[in-house]
Amino acid sequence: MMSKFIVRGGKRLSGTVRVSGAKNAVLPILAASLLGEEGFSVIHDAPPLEDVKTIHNVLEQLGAKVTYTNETVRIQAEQLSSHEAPYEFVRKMRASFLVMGPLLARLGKARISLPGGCAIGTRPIDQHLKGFEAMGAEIGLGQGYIEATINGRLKGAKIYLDVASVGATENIMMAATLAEGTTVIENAAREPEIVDLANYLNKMGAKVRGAGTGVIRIEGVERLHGTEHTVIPDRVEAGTYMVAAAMTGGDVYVEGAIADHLGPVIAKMEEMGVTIIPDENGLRVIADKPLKAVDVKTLPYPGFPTDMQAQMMALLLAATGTSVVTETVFENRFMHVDEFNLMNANIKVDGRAAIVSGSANLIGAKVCATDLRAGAALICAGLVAEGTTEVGGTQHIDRGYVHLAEKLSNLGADIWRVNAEPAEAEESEETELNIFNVQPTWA
Ligand SMILES: CC(=O)N[C@H]1[C@@H](OP(=O)(O)OP(=O)(O)OC[C@H]2O[C@@H](n3ccc(=O)[nH]c3=O)[C@H](O)[C@@H]2O)O[C@H](CO)[C@@H](O)[C@@H]1O
Ligand SMILES: C=C(OP(=O)(O)O)C(=O)O
Repeated sequence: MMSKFIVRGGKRLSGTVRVSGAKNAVLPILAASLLGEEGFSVIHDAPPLEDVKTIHNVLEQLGAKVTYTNETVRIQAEQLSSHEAPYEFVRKMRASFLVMGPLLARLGKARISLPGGCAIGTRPIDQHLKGFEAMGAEIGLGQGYIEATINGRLKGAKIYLDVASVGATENIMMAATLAEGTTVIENAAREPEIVDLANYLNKMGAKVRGAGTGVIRIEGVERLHGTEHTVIPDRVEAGTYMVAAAMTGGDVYVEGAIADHLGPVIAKMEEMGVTIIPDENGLRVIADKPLKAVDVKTLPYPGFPTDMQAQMMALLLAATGTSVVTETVFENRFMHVDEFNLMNANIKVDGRAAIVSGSANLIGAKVCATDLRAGAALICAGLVAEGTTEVGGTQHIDRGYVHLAEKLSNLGADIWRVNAEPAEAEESEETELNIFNVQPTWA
């Protein structure tokens, strides 16, 4: 028996839920810590997630000294002993590829396992590599690894991204901090996580300007040092609880949510008839009217986030009327549709669009999380389905949601988690180890 979440539908959510630090901000920030040649970094609000554990392992494998206690990571990267991120890590989490820029900048070489595709699409890395090449790196491919080397120092360059890739913008931005001269990234991604990374880099002594706009300028410096930083709250986690609240006709305060980062999610939910009241510490979601169908199209920030598409689709199932959801960021991010349909939903996919029939009479079923957000969306659907929903594929959900069942239970949901039976738990002991309570060994 594998782990699964069990949800019994029909409970209205109310109360307060606190948002954790952003997964997609902490991962590049931890990778960027490799750039610190002097001192150490202290990163607060690093969420206890599987992905954080993976990047922790990657950094240690590269020779950094890392400890994690009470959602705070301390990293000392004065001496690096390896330039290789092996398959076992990159396989678990594509974002491991984000160490490539820092390694090239620090050591002049990097050898990273090819990330490959995943359930949501092929996900090429050509834009990352194009950036490194423009900065003088030689890129080779061998035995499933990408190898990049540079003779001397990386050189500042003008790089136009064909797609406003979040990962490519971050990887190039990190590499450019230690390059000779100025790098300009055009058609840069503008996500809040990029701004958080730039703020962190600047505190380390970098000169990054324009993060959050389509043009980022990085003036290279000689060296960077460790610093202290608090990660921004997770806008996707916040959005997921907003959806969960609205689905159940609830009244929930999402503490820590930054309304500015959630513009399109708030706009679409308001269009559906949900009341959202932001204040300086978070936002309140009140759903006391019937929900209306709306069309949604995912786009790079500040458009509607692809990481909220599946959850939004769950919400549209509860609306009156037919909605069209168009996915433009990833070519294959509709794996949740078949699972929703197992729950008696009526959704049809036509290319990049999904036609969602509202007023669904959802019925609990055994379903599987095909990726992280699909998992969250299925749990949202389970909150209003008749009877019991069992959501498997918890390893995907654990990558990105801190204490999901506990947080939803505290809001009144009837949800719990069933873990692997002892024999299986023993087999997977290594991955089950809790690194999150280790005491600092070198502070
Ligand atoms: C760890 C992290 O932050 N993950 C987020 C990041 O992923 P990630 O950084 O991988 O996503 P990208 O922004 O790079 O990808 C966006 C699109 O660009 C394409 N592409 C990307 C790079 C490249 O070199 N060539 C190329 O064609 C991808 O296939 C995809 O279709 O942004 C995505 C888009 O908001 C989110 O869904 C992920 O949650
Ligand atoms: C797609 C996601 O993450 P990743 O890029 O790490 O796969 C996500 O956070 O929804």
